[in-house]
Amino acid sequence: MSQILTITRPDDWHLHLRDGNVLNETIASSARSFGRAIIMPNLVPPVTDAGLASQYKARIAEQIPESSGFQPLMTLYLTDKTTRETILTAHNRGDVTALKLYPAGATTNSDSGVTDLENIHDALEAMAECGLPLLVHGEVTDANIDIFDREKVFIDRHLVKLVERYPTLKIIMEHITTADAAQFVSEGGENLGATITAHHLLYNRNHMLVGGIKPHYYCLPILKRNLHQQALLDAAVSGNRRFFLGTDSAPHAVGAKESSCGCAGCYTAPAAIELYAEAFENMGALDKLEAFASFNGPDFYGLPRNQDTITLVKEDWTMPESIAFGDNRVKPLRAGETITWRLKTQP
Ligand SMILES: NC(=O)N[C@@H](CC(=O)O)C(=O)O
Ligand SMILES: [Zn+2]
Ligand SMILES: [Zn+2]
Repeated sequence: MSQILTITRPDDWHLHLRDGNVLNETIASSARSFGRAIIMPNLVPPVTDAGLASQYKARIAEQIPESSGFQPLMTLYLTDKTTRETILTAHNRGDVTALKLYPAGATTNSDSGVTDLENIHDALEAMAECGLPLLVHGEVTDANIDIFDREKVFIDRHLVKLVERYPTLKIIMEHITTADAAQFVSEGGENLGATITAHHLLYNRNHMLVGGIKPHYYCLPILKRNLHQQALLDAAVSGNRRFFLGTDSAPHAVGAKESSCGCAGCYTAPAAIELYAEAFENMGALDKLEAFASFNGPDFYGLPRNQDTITLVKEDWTMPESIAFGDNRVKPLRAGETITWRLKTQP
């Protein structure tokens, strides 16, 4: 008899669905297992106000498989020009769940991001007032700061002050990658949370760089050394309710990754919950997966937990080498390799 694991349906608190003719693929992959997902706004041009968010939501809704109850939770992209009114309108229209801070230049499609946190002071105050959380890509962009140190320097220079200055603002440090971030969040107050990706739990920079450079492991924040990976695993299984699942599944067409200037982002949605199960199993902590994947996120956001369940079976299958992606192909993480848990599809 294979091992079976049934948990409350999980949610994905950090997801890139992209737009246009790839939505059918990205949405189907996530809707297999997740009930809700926080939809990242880094489109070109970015989703900067409630009107753009509801148009994007409608394009997503068209592609949600009929049998699925998948709910996209929309976010807005903060810029230097985001006003208090932008926030209040978003709150009043009710279609926006959170706002995303990309330091300008930090990652994929972040050129319109924030150049100085002072520029969004009014927006942050308005968010604190109306209870809209701030999601942070926490990396500095200074050319003289080493790419492996950018998360820690962001915490020291900016996050410490943000948390102090806006004590009632809910802040989620997205896709944490360092022991420093895990420690900062675990020592923080009830309004500070963090998402952790499956790939940062399963991999470190050796996987990306030893024996040849492997572009499909390249994401931002970049994979760190193994002691950081271990700290993330410890945080994920710690039982601390402010750590929760966010895949940061971020597909790019295969040619855009296998290039002399390859894009950052790993496409993990085709096996996301299965990969988290592997990571938790490696830690001997499968009993901690449900809280991390299905309880901590909605509890932090003040949303109800999902009512239904999913079932995972301990059974090998092989991830396809590539998947249709609009007019292109996308290589998922683990392409052509074995995945050791399988999602049981509902009868
Ligand atoms: N994580 C990534 O490496 N890439 C993301 C952007 C992001 O989440 O920083 C993307 O949109 O491709
Ligand atoms: Zn990011
Ligand atoms: Zn992301």
